[in-house]
Amino acid sequence: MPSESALGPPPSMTEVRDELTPMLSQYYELCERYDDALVLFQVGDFYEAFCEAAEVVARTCEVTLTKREDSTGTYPMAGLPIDNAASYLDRLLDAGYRVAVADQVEDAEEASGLVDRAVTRIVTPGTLTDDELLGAADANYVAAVARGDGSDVGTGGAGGASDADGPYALAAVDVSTGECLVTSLPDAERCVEELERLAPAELLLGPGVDLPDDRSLPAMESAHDPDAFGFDAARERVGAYVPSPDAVLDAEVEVRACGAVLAYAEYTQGDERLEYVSRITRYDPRESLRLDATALRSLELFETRGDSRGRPLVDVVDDTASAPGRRRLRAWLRRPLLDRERIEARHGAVAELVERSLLRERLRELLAEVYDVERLVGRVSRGRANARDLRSLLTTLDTVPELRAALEGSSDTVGDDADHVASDHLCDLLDALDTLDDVRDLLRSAIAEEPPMEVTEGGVIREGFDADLDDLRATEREGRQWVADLEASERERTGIDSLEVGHNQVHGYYIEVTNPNLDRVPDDYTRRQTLKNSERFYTPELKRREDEIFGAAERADSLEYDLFVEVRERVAAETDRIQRLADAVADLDALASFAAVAVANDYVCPEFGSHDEGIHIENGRHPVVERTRREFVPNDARLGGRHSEDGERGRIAVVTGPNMSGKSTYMRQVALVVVLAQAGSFVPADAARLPILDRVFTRVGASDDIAGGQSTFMREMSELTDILHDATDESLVLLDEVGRGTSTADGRAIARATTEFLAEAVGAYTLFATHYHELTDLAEDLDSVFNLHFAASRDPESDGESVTFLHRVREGAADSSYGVEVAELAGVPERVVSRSRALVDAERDGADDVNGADGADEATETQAASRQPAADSRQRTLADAAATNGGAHVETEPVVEGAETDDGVDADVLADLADLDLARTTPLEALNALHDLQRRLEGAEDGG
Ligand SMILES: Nc1ncnc2c1ncn2[C@@H]1O[C@H](COP(=O)(O)OP(=O)(O)OP(=O)(O)O)[C@@H](O)[C@H]1O
Repeated sequence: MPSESALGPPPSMTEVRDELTPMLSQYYELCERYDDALVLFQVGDFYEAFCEAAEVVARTCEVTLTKREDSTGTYPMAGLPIDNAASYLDRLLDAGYRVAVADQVEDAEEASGLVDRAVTRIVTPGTLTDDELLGAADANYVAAVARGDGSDVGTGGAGGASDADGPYALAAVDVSTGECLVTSLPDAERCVEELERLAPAELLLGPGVDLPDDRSLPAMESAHDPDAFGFDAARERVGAYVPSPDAVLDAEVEVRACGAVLAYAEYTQGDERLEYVSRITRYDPRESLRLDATALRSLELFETRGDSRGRPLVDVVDDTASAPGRRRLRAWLRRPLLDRERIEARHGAVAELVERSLLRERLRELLAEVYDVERLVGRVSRGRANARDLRSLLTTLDTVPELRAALEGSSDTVGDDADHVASDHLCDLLDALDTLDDVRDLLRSAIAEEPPMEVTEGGVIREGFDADLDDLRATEREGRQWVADLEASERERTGIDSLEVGHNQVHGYYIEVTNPNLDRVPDDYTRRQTLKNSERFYTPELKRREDEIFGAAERADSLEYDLFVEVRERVAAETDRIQRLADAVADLDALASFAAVAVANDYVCPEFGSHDEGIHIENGRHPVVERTRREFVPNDARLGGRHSEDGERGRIAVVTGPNMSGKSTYMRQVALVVVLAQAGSFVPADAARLPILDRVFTRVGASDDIAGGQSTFMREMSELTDILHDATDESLVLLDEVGRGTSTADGRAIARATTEFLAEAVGAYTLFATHYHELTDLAEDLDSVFNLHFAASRDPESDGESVTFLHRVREGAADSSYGVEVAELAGVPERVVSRSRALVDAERDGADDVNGADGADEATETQAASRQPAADSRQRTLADAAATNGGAHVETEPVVEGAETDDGVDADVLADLADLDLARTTPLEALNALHDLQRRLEGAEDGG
């Protein structure tokens, strides 16, 4: 947590405010003005902080705490060398601070009295522009959320206005690239979900915005002038970026969010207007597959969960060659598409690149030469690019004609494979590859080939670009040559063989004569400096030449700087075109990467079908696990649709099997195939035919959960609530061990009720991994439910008592939990293992007795469970199941099976249970109702 006392004016200075020295008074003022940031104050080559802020800086950056004394007292002080400020800034940001950088804005030598200082930028996590501070792989956003007042209706702009689009709007800017995104969201929950997906580094909340507390946003929350969210101010600001805000943005609330985020970005950059934010893109989250934070996390798309040693999906499927490509691929994975045409356009391009390996490799070779052009152009237009940046831009632009040639088939580097690309998407990208000849010519003729970092010290402009500059440099060169020749000519003229011509910073050029030769010094020599063994002189001509050389050099340096700035501005004027080019390059790189990964890992192009056909994956693999296991067992997945072998297929699979048998891996691989397919990638399978899904939900059981804070069970239930509310018959739902966080009886009941609800009220494609074997009975009762299991075989070599996992999914329910064997594998002491085994056997025998002896009344919970018919006999025909089921689910509830007594309480309980409208019952209500029913049954037993 940042320390509040390090922000704002230091109290110890407040007491003596009027007596502070001018410099500290200036510091004090800046602290007052930027009171939400830690002020770093330039003093010469250092950024200094004082008082509490100094203590924070010393501690956080591990620099020495010193003191500054003046007439008013002694103040702690800590300084950071400006030359490598970036790494220190990084630490301060990590510690949760914003940093206001106060630079000297006046040349110290020219200043009369106190050097003027001003805050030139505010470094915050969401508004970074320094390459050193930015990860290349991800966009870095600051986001603002505004809330509508209910009167927000579309202004008739893009995207079709509607009331349903309010009342939240979210706007985000990546200050390093100029990307600006805006969208509307119907409520706070959706807003959080979108924020989780966007993962901004910093967040501004507008007036009245109240987001749920349980959000898992790592973003720093910053406060900014609430007036920036006002409509008129916002509209004016947005108007400075796009000609007609109403044509781009759809509602007042969007304008307000966008205005506010731009205002904050401007504030942090110390700029009037961010020239390179040249486009504002409005998007609709409904156009992409919804993946909330829970899904992103549990599918490990971008990060592995805390407990996992594996790699995230993105690691495996990202083989991009350039930074823009890397960010693009991530954005695609974050937002898989819903529009079949767009998805298939990507697949078409990937397919062509998979097919044409020479073309693919040539493209990737060229893309590897591309610099981070999005950020480069950002720096160019912020006026922060140096000559090396412009050279990098040129190198990047120089690849474009070659990329074009490769795609057009006119390049001989692709050998026999020289055809014009055929897929529509690649053709479109080819059209978008603007060679920017004007910009390239300018850069090539203007910028030196190996320019220095500094742009003020000359050497950045190429010879031949500017005649005046060339004249000045020629004068300088001639002068230097004259000096270089001087030694020889003076030796000859004076006859002093040891005479030397040299130069130093203080005295300039000199002729040095050793003491024994002083009598031979000519009259036109004037003494400049006396050393121990020699004297230094100059002549009028040397002096004149020196002035000429340094005058020319100085004028050339400053002319070079002016020319450089002019070139940079001319390039900046083409920002929009360069950004469009960058966009096309990023797409091309992401597509080529998908193709390379598909080839390397044997992925196939998925096909899309209708929901009537269901999901069908043949020999699917988990893209990450398959890379870490020597042998990965592929598995089919079929949910919904009609199939030749088994007719109508249910959409809900109850997946059982021992621990470690591969259930979670299997379920996730289905989801990952869906995500990859809709992102435009090929998929790890032999074949896949998929419907287009609207959302992937995941609910991973308590034991696998790393989220802290709330009670894990409570959290599990609230996530379940989200799923049951929001899933549709076009969603994929993964449930892993749902209900584990509470008592077995409750958990089982919830698991069952949930499955029934998904089957009857939702119709979502569902994979439900569970250890509750009772759940497999549902396949009998509901025709949309079927069982899958993962088998393990006992290893004959170890007396049949240890277990081998086959990782192979099979139809039907598992017949044993193999828990004891897994315990043994895990190294549980032999005594405990054998005792467990004995207990299991005893229970099984007991259960058999019970079954045989019709002793239903005494059945314990375990026995009741074992009483279920064996897995195989449970596989009834779908017609059977449908007949039994009759469309009503409650009557078949196995919890009460076998309890058909005349007992009045049981009958009441049954009746109440039958009345329960599951379609309108939340899991928690169901839990309470079940608890209540159970108590009533127990009460009756106790009483009887
Ligand atoms: N198809 C497969 N081929 C090869 N190895 C696999 C396969 N599926 C899973 N594995 C490996 O088996 C181990 C267990 O897998 P997983 O976590 O999916 O099991 P699980 O049944 O979900 O276990 P639990 O019930 O304990 O959560 C993992 O280490 C995984 O790498």
